Amino acid sequence: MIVGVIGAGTMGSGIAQAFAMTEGYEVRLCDIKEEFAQAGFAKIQKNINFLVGKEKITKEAGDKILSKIKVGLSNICTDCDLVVEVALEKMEIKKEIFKELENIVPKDCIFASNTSSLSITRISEGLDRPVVGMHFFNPADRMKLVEVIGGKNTPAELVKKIEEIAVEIGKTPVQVKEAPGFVVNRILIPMINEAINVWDAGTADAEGVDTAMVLGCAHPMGPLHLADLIGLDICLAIMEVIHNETGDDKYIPAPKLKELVAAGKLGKKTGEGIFSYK
Ligand SMILES: NC(=O)c1ccc[n+]([C@@H]2O[C@H](COP(=O)([O-])OP(=O)(O)OC[C@H]3O[C@@H](n4cnc5c(N)ncnc54)[C@H](O)[C@@H]3O)[C@@H](O)[C@H]2O)c1
Repeated sequence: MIVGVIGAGTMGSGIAQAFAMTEGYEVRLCDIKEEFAQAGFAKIQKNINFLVGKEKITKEAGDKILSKIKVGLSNICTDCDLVVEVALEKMEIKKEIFKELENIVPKDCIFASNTSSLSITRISEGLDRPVVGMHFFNPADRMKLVEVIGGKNTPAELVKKIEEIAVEIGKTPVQVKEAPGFVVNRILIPMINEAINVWDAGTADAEGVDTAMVLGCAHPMGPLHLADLIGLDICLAIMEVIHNETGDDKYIPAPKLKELVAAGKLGKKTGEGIFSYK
């Protein structure tokens, strides 16, 4: 199966790696600029070198995985059986990407979106085929969960097909109904938002908030470090979707989260967020 991954950022590179590491899968890793797609590929190279260094895989196996990934713009997706859209969490961008792909990919190519919170039904409006949600978790090459979401027009067979593909690439699918934030982000992102409010109120410093949640709730990582790992822009976008869709003010994004995003401090990917990575 040939899989087009559209967007080679934090998630796109991990998703591309997960597919390329599976026998029988090839990947077309795409972005809006060739150099962005190359940067995504460089991240995969680094991960593969790490696995080779740790003797988890042989050098030959590593080279084979990398050779299965072709890098470029979305016009290299002409032979794809499946495309997974992994661009920004903005409805218009996702719709535009699929509209453009209609004229590039084969007629029977499956459209899947890695959206964290947006309506699959609305993404598919105006397209010549249904869309299915295939929601991976960060880091996508290692995290086992894939939420599989059907929109109003997504055939049950398509949901089933994506579940099968998820299993093939070593993931555990969970079928989820269309709802703002689905399951994980509806619970996780408001918790992260509240952790930011608690930190901003000075109840504890950032390390204190995280240590409290790691030791007090047995979370593997504190919510503030997790926010930086996810990307603060992504956390904000998800919070806004949940707030807009539910109309419930308990989901108002934390002012401090908005302030950090406006300052371009997006977390680990920009070298600075709640914590500094420089
Ligand atoms: N970060 C997470 O933990 C996480 C987890 C699950 C799902 N998601 C979702 O995955 C998607 C991507 O998130 P991310 O964290 O990888 O973001 P990111 O900012 O790291 O990467 C997004 C990439 O998409 C590219 N892009 C933007 N417009 C494009 C277009 N028109 N065509 C092709 N590429 C385009 C950007 O250049 C960038 O490289 C979002 O919808 C997000 O909600 C994120």
